Amino acid sequence: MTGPQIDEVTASNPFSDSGTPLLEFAGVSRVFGSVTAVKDVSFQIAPGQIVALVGESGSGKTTLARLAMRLLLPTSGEIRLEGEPVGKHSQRAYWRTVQAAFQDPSASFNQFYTVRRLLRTSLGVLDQKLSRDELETRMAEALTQVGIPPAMLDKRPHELSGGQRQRVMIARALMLRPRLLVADEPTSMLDASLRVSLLNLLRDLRDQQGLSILLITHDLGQAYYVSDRLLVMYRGELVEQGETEAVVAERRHPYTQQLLADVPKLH
Ligand SMILES: Nc1ncnc2c1ncn2[C@@H]1O[C@H](COP(=O)(O)OP(=O)(O)OP(=O)(O)O)[C@@H](O)[C@H]1O
Repeated sequence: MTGPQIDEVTASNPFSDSGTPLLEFAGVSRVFGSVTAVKDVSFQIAPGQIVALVGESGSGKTTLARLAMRLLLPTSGEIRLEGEPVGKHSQRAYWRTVQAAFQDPSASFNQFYTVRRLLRTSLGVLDQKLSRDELETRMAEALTQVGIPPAMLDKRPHELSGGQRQRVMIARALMLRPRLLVADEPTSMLDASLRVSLLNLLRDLRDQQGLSILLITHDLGQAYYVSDRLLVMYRGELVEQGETEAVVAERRHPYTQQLLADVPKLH
């Protein structure tokens, strides 16, 4: 499947000035031994756009997320960030533009660290030139963006709720002021009401700051709720992509039809 034209991706998007996609996959495949986890995948993410990737377990979503984070390189095809092949960016420079929040925040938090230390440590790894004041400003700014009061800076992870931990995880990513956030199943540890509030947070980040988001989920209902564009992945291939409303309305591929049948609330 070929990717959408740039005009289509950036039309009526206030955050897109140059017309260059923020992230672009062009015919990307990734092979592990005899398994082709991602097969000939092409898509684009424009500035200020939420793109959801849905697919069942084992369809290749996490491999695609790791490629988008530059944690893996493609076996073939090319990934471009702001028009430049990913290989031209150092990992450090890449992570200033693309940040991630992965599924289970408790696994990535050191239980003995305060929120302040967690945030400071992750920022320090990438950007050691910040002054103490600048560091404090960025921490407060990132926590405000995700709706966590700065008083939480002195708490430890076990003193936070699941929803707060997930927000701190997103704040940690936002401190680097990325242009793209890769969120892999960010709501998987949350109950239904917190799920909606986290999706609303993602939407606010897009609307207020023009953040682009690649949201990875097995839940089509969530993807439908929050995304501008939808990618449907099945056995390593993108079997559908387009504007979310159109993909859901047309449901061309049998797998999309099956996914929709499993989400009665959407109808
Ligand atoms: N490092 C690896 N080595 C070997 N095989 C791998 C590796 N990573 C992924 N795979 C294989 O690639 C395929 C896709 O896996 P992937 O984790 O990307 O799927 P997924 O859609 O994210 O699944 P889930 O939702 O269960 O995490 C699977 O068959 C998996 O076993």
